[in-house]
Amino acid sequence: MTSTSLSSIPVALTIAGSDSGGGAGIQADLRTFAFHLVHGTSAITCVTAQNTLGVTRVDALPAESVVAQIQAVTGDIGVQAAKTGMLLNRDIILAVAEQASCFPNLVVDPVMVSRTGVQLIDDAAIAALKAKLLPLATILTPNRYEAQILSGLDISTLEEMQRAAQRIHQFGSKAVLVKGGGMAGALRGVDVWFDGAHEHTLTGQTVDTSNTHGTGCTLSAAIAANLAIGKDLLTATQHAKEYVTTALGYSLNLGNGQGPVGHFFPLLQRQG
Ligand SMILES: Nc1ncnc2c1ncn2[C@@H]1O[C@H](COP(=O)(O)OP(=O)(O)O)[C@@H](O)[C@H]1O
Ligand SMILES: Cc1ncc(COP(=O)(O)OP(=O)(O)O)c(N)n1
Repeated sequence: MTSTSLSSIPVALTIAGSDSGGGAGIQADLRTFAFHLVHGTSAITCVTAQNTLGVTRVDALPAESVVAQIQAVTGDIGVQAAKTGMLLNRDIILAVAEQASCFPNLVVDPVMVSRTGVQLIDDAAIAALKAKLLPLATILTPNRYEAQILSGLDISTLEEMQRAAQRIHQFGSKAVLVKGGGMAGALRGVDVWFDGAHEHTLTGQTVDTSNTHGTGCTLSAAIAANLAIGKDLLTATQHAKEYVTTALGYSLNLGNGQGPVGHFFPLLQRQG
C-alpha cells in the first residue's frame, strides 16, 4: 500500500500538564486537535496523578525541559497556534513567555483555580502570569474563579461577567472570554467575549451533567485548533464553544466523580 502524505495539515501546540485520568490537560487537548484534523504537538509542564475525583500528586518538569520541548517543535515542525494550560509555577510561566514570539496565535487558559474553587498555583505564579504571559495572549479564557482573581470582582450575574471581561482585557490580551461553567443555573452555558471594542454573549445550551471534567481545556484547545485552521478569533471561539457543548452532550460516565466530556462524539453518534 502506498501512503498519501499530507504536507499542508495545520499544526497546534499544547503547553500543559498531563492528566492521568485522561479527562483534562494534554490528553484532552490532543484529542480536541485530532477532532479538528489539526496535528497536535505538546510540551508537558507537569505530571498529575489525577482521576475523576481529583488530583493526588503533581510533579513539575524543569522549565528547561519545557523550553526544549517547545523549541524541538517550533524549530522543525512549526505551529500555527499554541495554547497554554496548567503551567504550575513561576519558572515555567516565565520560560514559556520567552518563547511566545514563536506562536502566531496564543490561547492562554489561565489555569489557577479548579471549578470547585481550589487554588491550583501559588501567588508567585499568579503574579508572573499577570505580568508576563497575559499581555501576550491572543485570547485569555478564565473561568469564573480565575476571572474573580484577575478582575477583583465577585461574579454572580451576567453583568458582572461582562464587567470582569472588560477589566481583565486591561492585562493586554487581544480578547478575553469569561467562561460560565462555574456559574449557577442557565449561566452555566454562557460565556462573555470582549476584545476592547466589541462584546458578545456566547450562549450555548446548558447541559445537565456532572461529567464536566476538562471543559476548559477542551474549549481553549478547540479555539487554538480553529485558529490554526485559519478562522478569525471570534469565529474560532464560537466554533469551539459549539464543540464543547456537543461534547458535553456525549460526556462519559467514568469513575466515581466528574467524568470527562466525549471528545470523539461523531464516533459515539455512529454507534447510536
Ligand atoms: N453544564 C454546562 N452546560 C453547558 N456548557 C457548559 C457547562 N459547563 C461548562 N460549560 C461550558 O464549558 C466551557 C468551559 O467553561 P468552564 O467549565 O467554566 O471552564 P473550566 O473548566 O476552566 O472551569 C465554557 O464554554 C462553558 O460555558
Ligand atoms: C493537567 C490538568 N490541566 C488542567 C486541569 C483543569 O482542567 P479544566 O478543563 O480547566 O477544568 P475542569 O473543567 O476539569 O475543572 C486539570 N484538572 N488537570
